[in-house]
Amino acid sequence: MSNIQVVVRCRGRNEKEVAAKSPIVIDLPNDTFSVTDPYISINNNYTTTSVSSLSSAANQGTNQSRRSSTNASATLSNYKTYKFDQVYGSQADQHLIFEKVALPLFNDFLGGSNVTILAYGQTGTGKTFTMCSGEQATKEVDFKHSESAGIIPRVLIELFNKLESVGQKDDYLVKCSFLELYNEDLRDLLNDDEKPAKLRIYENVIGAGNINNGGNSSSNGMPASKKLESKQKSIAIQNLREESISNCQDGFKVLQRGVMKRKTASTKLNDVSSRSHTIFTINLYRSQPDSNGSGTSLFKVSKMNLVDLAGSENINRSGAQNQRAKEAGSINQSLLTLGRVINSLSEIASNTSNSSIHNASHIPYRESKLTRLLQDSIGGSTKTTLIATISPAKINIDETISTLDYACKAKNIKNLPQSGQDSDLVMKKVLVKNLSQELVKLNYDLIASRSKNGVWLDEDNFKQILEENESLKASLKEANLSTESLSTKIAHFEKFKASNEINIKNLREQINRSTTKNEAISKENDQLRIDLESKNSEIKQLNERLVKVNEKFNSTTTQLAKVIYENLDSSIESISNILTKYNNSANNEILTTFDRQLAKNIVDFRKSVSQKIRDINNNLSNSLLQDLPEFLNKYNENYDTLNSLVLTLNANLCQNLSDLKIANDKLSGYIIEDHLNYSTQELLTQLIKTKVSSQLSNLHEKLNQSLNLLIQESQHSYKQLFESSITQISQDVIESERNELSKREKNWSNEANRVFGLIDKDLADVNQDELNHNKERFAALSTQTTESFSNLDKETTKNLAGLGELIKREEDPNFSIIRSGLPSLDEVCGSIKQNDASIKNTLAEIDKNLKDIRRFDPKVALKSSPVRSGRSPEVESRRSPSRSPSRTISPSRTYNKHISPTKSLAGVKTKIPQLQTSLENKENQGPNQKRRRVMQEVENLLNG
Ligand SMILES: Nc1ncnc2c1ncn2[C@@H]1O[C@H](COP(=O)(O)OP(=O)(O)OP(=O)(O)O)[C@@H](O)[C@H]1O
Repeated sequence: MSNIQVVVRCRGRNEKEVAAKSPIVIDLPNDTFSVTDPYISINNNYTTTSVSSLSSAANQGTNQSRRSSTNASATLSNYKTYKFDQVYGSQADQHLIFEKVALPLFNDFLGGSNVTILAYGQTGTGKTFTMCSGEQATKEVDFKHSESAGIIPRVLIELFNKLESVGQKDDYLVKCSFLELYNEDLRDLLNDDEKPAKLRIYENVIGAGNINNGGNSSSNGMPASKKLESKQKSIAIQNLREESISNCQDGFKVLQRGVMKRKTASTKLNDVSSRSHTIFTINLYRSQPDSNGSGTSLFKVSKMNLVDLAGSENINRSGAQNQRAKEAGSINQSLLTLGRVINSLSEIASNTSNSSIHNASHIPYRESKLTRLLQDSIGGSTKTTLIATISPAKINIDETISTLDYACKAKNIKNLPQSGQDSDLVMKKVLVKNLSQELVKLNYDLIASRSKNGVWLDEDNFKQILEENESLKASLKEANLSTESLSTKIAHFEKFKASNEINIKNLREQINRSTTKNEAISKENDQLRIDLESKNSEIKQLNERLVKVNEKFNSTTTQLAKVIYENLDSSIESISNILTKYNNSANNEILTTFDRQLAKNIVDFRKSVSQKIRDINNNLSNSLLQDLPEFLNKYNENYDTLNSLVLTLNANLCQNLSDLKIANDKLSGYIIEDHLNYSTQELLTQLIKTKVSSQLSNLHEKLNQSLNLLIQESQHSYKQLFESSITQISQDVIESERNELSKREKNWSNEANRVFGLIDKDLADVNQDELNHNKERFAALSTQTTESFSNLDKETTKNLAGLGELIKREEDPNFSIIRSGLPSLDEVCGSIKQNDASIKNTLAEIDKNLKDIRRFDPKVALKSSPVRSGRSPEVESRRSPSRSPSRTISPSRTYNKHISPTKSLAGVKTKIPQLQTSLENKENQGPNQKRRRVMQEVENLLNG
């Protein structure tokens, strides 16, 4: 029976602790190694809590550790001192640890004992450094030549050195297993299967003669063959893989594989913190000499458990959260259980100092997998050494004290390790069988491949390879399809690229062309801008010229209107003059002449009558018949004069029209030649031309309208004035003349009746033939007069025809162009109408005179003869028309001399009324009536 060896290793301060300027609170007798004085003192003044949570948990129900601490404490009250088996300081290297701590156990291990080395301590204090290596596990480490190589690699090196140094005298077998306990789950760190078989802890009865149960379980158990009677149980792990190693390098590879699979994480206190508990186990099978001569080869089985516990940590200090906190909780939980186990074992050891076998039922091994795994190592049958790693820094003092408390308690635990002679023995055939199974499994392919020239595989592997091959074929097919698809796409993209390149080329050419065009357009724009500016200036000049033209046009229009007004005035004045002349000169002259002639005739007639009275027959007839043709000639002359006046009037009208036409032509010429010639720039300023034209047209139209309106109004007013004045004058004159003539006619009629009565009475013998002759002459005179009227009618008809033609031309749209600026038809018609009215008046006068002439009855005249009345000449002279100028037409101044007055007068008396009636009828039905009708129609047209 032996106590667990407890060794403390205190590292130096790390960079964080130095940076934190945390002082060293650990006092060691030697910074390297101390065996004679294995004490550790801690300055209690630095402690924040008297006992850490872990240590308090571990100390539940016992004061042993406290007592032991007390026993180990130094004299200084402020210092807490611990005594251990060995104490290593910061200067203790890996080799020293191996030599002083591991090598003794290793030797036991070689001797066939089961040994355990446990590393326990706060996180970041060097457990993994001590057990495995200071090198990073991510790279392949040459442990053989590494100073930082820990206990495990050094054990492996030493193991094979020893085994190989023994030579071939002993047969041996070395197997390794590597497992981890993470969050209460066991993981085989050497099993690379995706779904490895679940590891299961079970108790193996030591001495049953089984080792590894076919290789699938590892036994920490006690010797089976020799001490079956002891019935001790060992802990075995089902399905844990063990790998045989034949040299240390193989062992390094196994170690490296496991370390790389181990759960690590970066924490506040350690960059690569182990988050799981690991157990690296080396199983050594060494052949034993056949001492009893049975011929049965036996192999001694020893086991070396190298345990790297996860670091205890204060979660509050480590700042672990989430997964890290869960890990820490699990770690702490398992360590708490381990502490209770240690306490229990420590108390049992204190109470039963000589007890050789613990009552396992009182030890809480089953409370965690960790304690179950370590059941053989702590309080079991193995030689165990606990290496407690601590930090010297003040900031970790609580955890350090806790660790040391544990270590002290563990130091009290007593194990009952078997000696080398008590180790398990395994028959060689069993071992070989197990090894053969493993070899068969591992070398199937090799055996198959070497048995033929070609490649030879076992069926499972072949099937697997076939499946892989099929999978690869399918993948290849898919890849080919994908390649084809990609090739098609590439070809498509190549085409697309080619077309795109063509398009790009075309687009570039278009861009170039567009650029060239743009440049040209820019140049054109610049030029156009310059042209526009010049055109604007030209437009400005044109506008100025247009303004001037407009001013000139306005002035010209004003002048034109003035000319037109002047012409109109002159025309009206001319017409008025003509009419005045006609009225005053022609008509009055005619009338005056007529009156004078009439008066003369009357005087002559009176003389003649006197003469006739005196000469009864000769003078009256001659006077009457000789003077009538002369009167008619006069009438004809007057008519001719009147006709010539009408022609003159027409000529004047034509002249006026011509003048107006010339004025219009001048205006048109001015517009076309002068005004429109300014529009030579119209190709460039079509809009201006249109505007000017439209404005000119509108202006022209407005001017025409205003002129027409003015002329119409003037015409209308003049017409009304003229008509009213003429009508009034004519009516007045006619009325006065009619009244006068009526009076004279009455007188003359009375006188004539009296003369004719005297003639009838006195000249009964007037020759009838002469009278007839006079009658014929008078008829001829009437016929001639009728012809004259007919000619006048024709002339009037001709004029009316011209007027109709004028009306037609008026209606002709082409004439409207010429008419613009000319006197309107109303004006012309008004003039004609005025002329016609004057003619009408003149004709009326003539008609009236003719009526008077026609009414002349020589018989009546003769009846009123003073000779027959017997009245004195003075009385007759008072009653005679000669008292005042009479316009009564004298039928004749003398009678034809060869006609007998008596005879002639008798015929005249009977025939003249008939002739008079006939003339009146002719007058009513003749050209005058037609003329009046036509004039009436013309007037209707003008008014309509
Ligand atoms: N004695 C020592 N000498 C030199 N360096 C050391 C020593 N002990 C530990 N270290 C260094 O301290 C760091 C932490 O050590 P390590 O990882 O072994 O601690 P740990 O106790 O295993 O921590 P955890 O429990 O978190 O895994 C490592 O970088 C290691 O190299």
